[in-house]
This record gives sequence, structure tokens and C-alpha cells, in this order.
Amino acid sequence: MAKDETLTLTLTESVRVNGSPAVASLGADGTLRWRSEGGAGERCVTLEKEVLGLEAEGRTITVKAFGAAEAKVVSCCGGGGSGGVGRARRDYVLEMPSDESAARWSARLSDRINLLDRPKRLFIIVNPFGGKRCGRKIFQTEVMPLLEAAGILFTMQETKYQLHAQEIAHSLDLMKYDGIVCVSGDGVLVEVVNGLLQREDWDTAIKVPLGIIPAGTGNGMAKSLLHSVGDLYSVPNAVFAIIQGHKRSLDVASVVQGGTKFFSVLMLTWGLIADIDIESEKYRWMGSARLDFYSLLRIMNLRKYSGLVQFVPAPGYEGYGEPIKQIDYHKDETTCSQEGQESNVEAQTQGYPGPQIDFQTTEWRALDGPFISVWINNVPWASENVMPAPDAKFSDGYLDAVIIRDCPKSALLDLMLKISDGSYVKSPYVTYLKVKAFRLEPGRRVGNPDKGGIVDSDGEVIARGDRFHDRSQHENLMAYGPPIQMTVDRGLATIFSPAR
Ligand SMILES: Nc1ncnc2c1ncn2[C@@H]1O[C@H](COP(=O)(O)OP(=O)(O)OP(=O)(O)O)[C@@H](O)[C@H]1O
Repeated sequence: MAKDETLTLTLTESVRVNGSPAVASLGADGTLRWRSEGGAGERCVTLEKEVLGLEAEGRTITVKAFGAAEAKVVSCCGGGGSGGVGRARRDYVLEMPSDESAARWSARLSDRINLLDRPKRLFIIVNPFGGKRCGRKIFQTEVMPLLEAAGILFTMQETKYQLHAQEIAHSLDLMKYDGIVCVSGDGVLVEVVNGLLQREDWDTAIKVPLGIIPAGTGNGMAKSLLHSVGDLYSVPNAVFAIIQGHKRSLDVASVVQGGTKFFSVLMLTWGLIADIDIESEKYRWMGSARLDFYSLLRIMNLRKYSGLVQFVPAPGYEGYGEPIKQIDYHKDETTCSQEGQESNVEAQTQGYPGPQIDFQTTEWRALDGPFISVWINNVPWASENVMPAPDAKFSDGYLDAVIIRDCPKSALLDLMLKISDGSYVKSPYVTYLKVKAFRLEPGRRVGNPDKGGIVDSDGEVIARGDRFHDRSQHENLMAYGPPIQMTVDRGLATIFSPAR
């Protein structure tokens, strides 16, 4: 009988499970059930949703499970894993009555797991300095044991300096791995995307599945992935999602100014949020209170910035802003070079050129300042408790723009309190739209033209408008003032994602 046919047959056997006599069956749906002879209820685990791996030795088969704290009673079988509840590691040791039945069961269980297309070899990048500097510990105590139980081979490398992850992704022999996993914040993941897209073989390299295990300050991608399926946000759940091997496509945004380009998978922000994110760094000693404290300070002393935003609206959002004439690209590029603002990144001669969109024939629209905040998002969550873009989708080919132009301070305070569940976007002071492309011309602070703002992409400052920083552009990737353009390539990257 062909292997595929045998998989549809149910195996039934009198065995011992964790020392107790039981009748066990392995069904065509990949569910292992057993009923103890002692009369305790029937229990089950589904291989796809709750099992990491197997270990067979002689007549003993150990099923390494990671599901609800105890194997479910059969009435909830098929309900699909533990949803929003926590999972726990648990071994079920099956003692088979004969060598022959042990071999048959072991082969059948392995065949079923092999059908699941799970990764077998992973390259893991750990940032030991991200967030609370727990990356190494998280890897050793929470990631490694689960990977080992799943029988996944891995190579681990710690990052030693900024942009190290980008270098690694740029030169890694991708044929050796089924995925690259970052144990870090979002910054390292973004570096990996950039490293892959700068390769000569970028078009195949960017298809390598990426994984993220939250170990930084900003863990927006991990939160977005887990929350999208109603899974609890936790390191073990993020690891299990990678082990299970489900993947989804992920939009990649190209952020371009003149000849300078980099790639973003999370967000770009300018104005209030960027100021809070970056300037509050000096209050790090306050711990997590620093963001609340500095948000309050910034709202009390509210800044507005002049500037211009232009966008290509997604279908259904054509009513936002005012129509504008065609954009003069030559003028923008000249602006950059005339001001002598060389980037610290060479204009790319190889690698991904960015999405091929004919902007000359595209209808752009514009919104004028002054602006309190401009926030462009690729995924719903910016960190584990900040949800700027509740409607953002991983691969819809659009960015979700959230713009606040005028807003009383009391209403702004209320908005900030509602940012953790995304409900702030319902406020009449918030303009929320989906765009295919976006251009930002960040201007000076209203009432204080000596000062500019900060443009922050995926947690890194890319342009800064302080007088001091204007003179030392080498510090930042891009210049403050000339247009910064974002365009999206739909589903360009692939990311391990928990099963729905
Ligand atoms: N060994 C290292 N020393 C200094 N910087 C590093 C090192 N490894 C990685 N980095 C840099 O740390 C930055 C942030 O990393 P990561 O994404 O892990 O955390 P984050 O949550 O985004 O930020 P952070 O926790 O630093 O606020 C990245 O820009 C990365 O280049």
C-alpha cells in the first residue's frame, strides 16, 4: 500500500501511556487519542497543533507536546490548540507491546509530522543587547529547549555591533537553512530584510522565511503576528509558530530619498510619536514609565510641524486630501545633491531596485500641514502595547497612514490613552487611510523655525532637523527636509506566522 494511503488508516493498540495501561489510536486526522484502562476520560493531542516532535527508542515512543497544560479531554479535540491560553511542555511516553508495533507507530507518527512542512534547519540571530538585554537568556532558556524537542537543527550567532545582522543576512549561505530567526527587537529583523534585499540574488533570498522571537524594546512584528490569530503574545508561542512552519507573505516598503534607499517592514513616523520615541531615551532610567511621562510632557508643550504629505490612495480612499499635479522627480534628486547631503549608505548598484511603479501616470493627492503626527504603518502593532493601525494587513500591498493635524490637548491625551487597543483611530481628529505610496516633506517646528523634527523608521532615526544635526548629516541615513518616499511591494517577504 502506498504511504499516503496508509496514513488514512487508523492505528489502534493496547499500550501504556506514562506508565498506565491504555488503548491508543492514531487517526487519519493526525490526532493521537488514548483511554486509560483505569476509566479516566479519553485524552488526545493533535500532531499539527500540539506536538513538537518525537523520540523513539526500542519499544518506547516519546511524544513531545506543547499544548494546553494537560492533554485535552476528547470533547475539545479538534478545537485547534490553546488559542489565547498559555501552553505547556509535556511528554507522553508510549510503551508499545512489541518491536514491530513500535516501528509501525513510530513510522506513522514521523510520516505525519514530516507532511507538515516544518523547518528542519534554522539560522538564528540573537541580539544580546536588545531590550532588557535578555536575548541570550531567552534563547538559552526558552527557544533552544523547544527547538531541540522539535528536532530542529540550528546555528546561532550573536550580533556584535549595529548592522551586524544586516551583514550576516547579506552573506549567509541560504541553501543551508529553511529560515532565519531573529531573537531580538524589530530592529534586527529590519536589518535582516535589508541585508537580503542588498544581495545580488535578492529575489530568491527574500523568499527565505523569516522568524521573530520578541527580545527587544519594540516587538511590534511578533505582537502583530500572534495577535492576528488570537494567540497569546509570549516567547514560547512565537517559537512554536516558527516550529509549526506556517508562513505568510509580508509587504516590504522601500524608503527612498534621492539615491539613498532602505527597506522597512514596520513603520515610519514623524512628529509627536517620533519625538516621544526618540527623545524619551534620555529618561531610560525611569524604566517603562518614561514613555508615559514624556508623552505627557510633549502634549503639554505640544509641537506642530509645517510640511507636506503626498500619497497615492488605495481604492476607496480617493476622497482624502487634494489632487496634485505630477511630481517632478528630477527636482527632488537635485535638491538632495545640491545640499550636499551624502548618505552614509552608498547608492545601491546591486540588489532589489524597489517596486516598479509608474508614478508619472499615478494620481497623487496631498495634505498640507501643520502636522502634530504622521505615522505610516505596515502592520497593526508598533510594540506589544501600542496599536497604531488596527486595519493594517500583512500583505495587502498598502500602508496605513495615520495623520493628526489639529487636535486640542485634552483630546490628544484621550487619544494616547486609547492607543493600546487602536480605538483612537475613530477620533474625528485622526485621519486614517490606506496608501500605495507616500511622500513626506518634513518641515520646521511652527513658532520655532530653527528646529525641525525627527523621522523615525522602525525605531531608528533616519532624518533629524535640529540645527546641529543639519550640519552633520553623516549621522543619519537621510536629510531632513527633502521628500522621503515610501512605496510598497506586496508580499515581497515571507514570515513564519502562527496558524490560524
Ligand atoms: N552587539 C550589539 N551592540 C550594539 N548594538 C547592537 C548589537 N547587536 C545589535 N545591535 C543593534 O541594536 C539595535 C536594536 O536592536 P533590536 O531590534 O534587537 O532591539 P529594539 O527593540 O529594536 O531596540 P532596543 O532594545 O535597543 O531599544 C539594532 O539597531 C542593532 O543593530
